[in-house]
Amino acid sequence: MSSLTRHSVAATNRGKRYLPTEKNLKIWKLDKEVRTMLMNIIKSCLATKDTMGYGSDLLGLMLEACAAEGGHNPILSMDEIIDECKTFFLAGHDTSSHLLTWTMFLLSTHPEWQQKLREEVLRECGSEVPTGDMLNKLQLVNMFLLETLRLYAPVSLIQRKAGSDLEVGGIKVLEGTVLTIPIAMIHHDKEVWGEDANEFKPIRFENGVMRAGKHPNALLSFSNGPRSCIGQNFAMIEAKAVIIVILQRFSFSLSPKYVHAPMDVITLRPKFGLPMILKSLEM
Ligand code: HEM
Repeated sequence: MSSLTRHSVAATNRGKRYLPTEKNLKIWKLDKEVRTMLMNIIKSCLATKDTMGYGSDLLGLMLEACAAEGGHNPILSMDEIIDECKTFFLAGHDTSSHLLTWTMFLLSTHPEWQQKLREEVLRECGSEVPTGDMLNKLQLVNMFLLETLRLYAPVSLIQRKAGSDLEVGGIKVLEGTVLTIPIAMIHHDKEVWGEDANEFKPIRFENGVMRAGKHPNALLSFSNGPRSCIGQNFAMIEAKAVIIVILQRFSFSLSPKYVHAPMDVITLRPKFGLPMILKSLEM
């Protein structure tokens, strides 16, 4: 294909997003709904700011930062605030929920680990709601979550566009080239993790994340470098807190209806859901 043809195909593809196709109409409608919903939350936040302040959540902090400028030349426009809310919601919601899903799956398929984790949780937290200190002591829970993130990385690939001509591992990469980093493949690579790469072995993380694989940055679930996941610590705390309260209250196993069909739709999820059987431990 000539360079001119390639450019006109690219331009046509880019132009398509402005055409009122069925798909675009649906996207625009959903975008409007999300924007209206967020705008309403922002309006109610602004309406109560004199009596209740902006609040200490992300939205409150963004609104406060803009107000500090006296409303003149705000650091973020309203559209940018809405976009930030959308990014955090989309980046933080499905990823975290699928980490919990696969953790529940692996706890169900490895009942001996479920028991070990429950013993650790009951030893460190009893039946209390866990504090930050308690969370830090839960080594087995931490290792279990890391192994879940390795085998079932919620984000299975990321991409980067070369900002200039460069060389990666001896290969010349031209400016504008899109590079794919296949996280899931790297996480199952025997050269990186050893012969047992495909096995479930939380114990590989017993000396920390950096020593688990043959490369210190082998675990890429939250990516790496300046654009790595900004919510990774929060995500781990959240996942631990949820798993703890479940382990304190229930024992569980997979329902016979479960069909193992991981499906990658931006995030990795079980195609037919995760039907489970829960038994209360309070009997
Ligand atoms: C298990 C949970 C999570 C996983 C596996 C995950 C994974 C990732 C990955 C792989 C990236 C890099 C994307 C890329 O480079 O293309 C990323 C970026 C990001 N994540 Fe997460 N994430 C999780 C939870 C969260 C949470 C809870 C939040 C917010 C509260 C969050 C907010 C973000 C944001 C804002 C970015 C973009 C950072 C930037 O571009 O500078 N993530 N995440």
